[in-house]
Amino acid sequence: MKSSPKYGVLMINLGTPDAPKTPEVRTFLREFLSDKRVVDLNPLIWKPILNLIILTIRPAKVAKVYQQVWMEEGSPLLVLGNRLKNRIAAALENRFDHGIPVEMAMTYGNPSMESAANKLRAAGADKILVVPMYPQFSSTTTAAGYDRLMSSLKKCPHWPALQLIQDYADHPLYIKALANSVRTQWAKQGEQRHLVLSYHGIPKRYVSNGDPYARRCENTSTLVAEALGLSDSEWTHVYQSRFGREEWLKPYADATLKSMPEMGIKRINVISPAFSIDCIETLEEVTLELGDEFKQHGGQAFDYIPALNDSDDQLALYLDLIEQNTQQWTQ
Ligand SMILES: C=CC1=C(C)c2cc3[nH]c(cc4nc(cc5[nH]c(cc1n2)c(C)c5CCC(=O)O)C(CCC(=O)O)=C4C)c(C)c3C=C
Ligand SMILES: [Fe+2]
Ligand SMILES: [Fe+2]
Repeated sequence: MKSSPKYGVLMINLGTPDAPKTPEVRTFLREFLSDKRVVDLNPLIWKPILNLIILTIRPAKVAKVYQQVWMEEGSPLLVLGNRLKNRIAAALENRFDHGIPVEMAMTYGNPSMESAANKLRAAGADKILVVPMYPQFSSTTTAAGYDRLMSSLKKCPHWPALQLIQDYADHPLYIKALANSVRTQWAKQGEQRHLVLSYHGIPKRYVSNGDPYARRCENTSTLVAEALGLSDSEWTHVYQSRFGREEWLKPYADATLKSMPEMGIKRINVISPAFSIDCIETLEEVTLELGDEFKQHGGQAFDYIPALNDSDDQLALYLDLIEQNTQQWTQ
């Protein structure tokens, strides 16, 4: 009898606290900020700073921010990510005779890589396609997720075949989806505004050491501007979410936005292409913090364009990524 192939899809994202409360945020930040992929400082220097300063002060502050954006069903990153996962699973339900099981796992916190990989194995998947929910590869995010996945399989006696997607920064459906979102926003507000593309930053040193993240972000911005037919003066590329004292990728979002009104750019839209799913960084840091700063410095209109989340365009993009990267399994 011909045995049918058993495929599975594992979508991976960063992670989020289990609750918007100080102890849960501390647990999440401890795990996240202890990863050498994220903070590569000498542990003899970093551990005391992390334990004595950051994990003492930051969790209570950040818990308040999570409370501002928390949804009835949980953290936006998890809730909106699950909605996308469910749409993808429904679309793949009729593939082969048994469908293709889909799980989402977080590098830090829950659902863990181990639990998601076990669920896929229990569903019979022996070939797993891993889809990073990070459009632009970075060692701090994508590679950190892959590290965790490999460690989670350490105890697995029968290793599944793995196919790892690097990123999709220049995928035509991703660029089209971002451009569509911008056009939809312009139509809704009845005006085209200066477009700010704001990416989560990383320390500049990581890029100097070979992390391709900045180049991949630039690829995305250039292609989106091209798709929208924007001239150089109609868009700006910046990095947000600086953390710690060392130099991060520039231009910095806050400094750039503060200086825009006096240069005559008073009405803007901000899109954050590095976030496939809205989360604390987009819903609070961009929408509220950057928006307030821009207005305090003379800005007249500021609107954030939501992440692609579980939109039809995002669904089409992920289905295409899955289709393209499993072709060799179905031939
Ligand atoms: C400490 C250094 C950090 C690096 C490097 C970094 C890179 C990076 N992060 C994302 C995506 C997300 N980051 C999120 C939250 C977040 N990020 C950092 C720090 C670094 N990120 C912290 C400390 C936090 C927690 C919040 C805070 O304390 O300010 C999230 C959201 C999680 C959520 O629950 O909503 C995402 C997503 C990318 C894409 C990236 C580099 C490419
Ligand atoms: Fe981050
Ligand atoms: Fe932040």
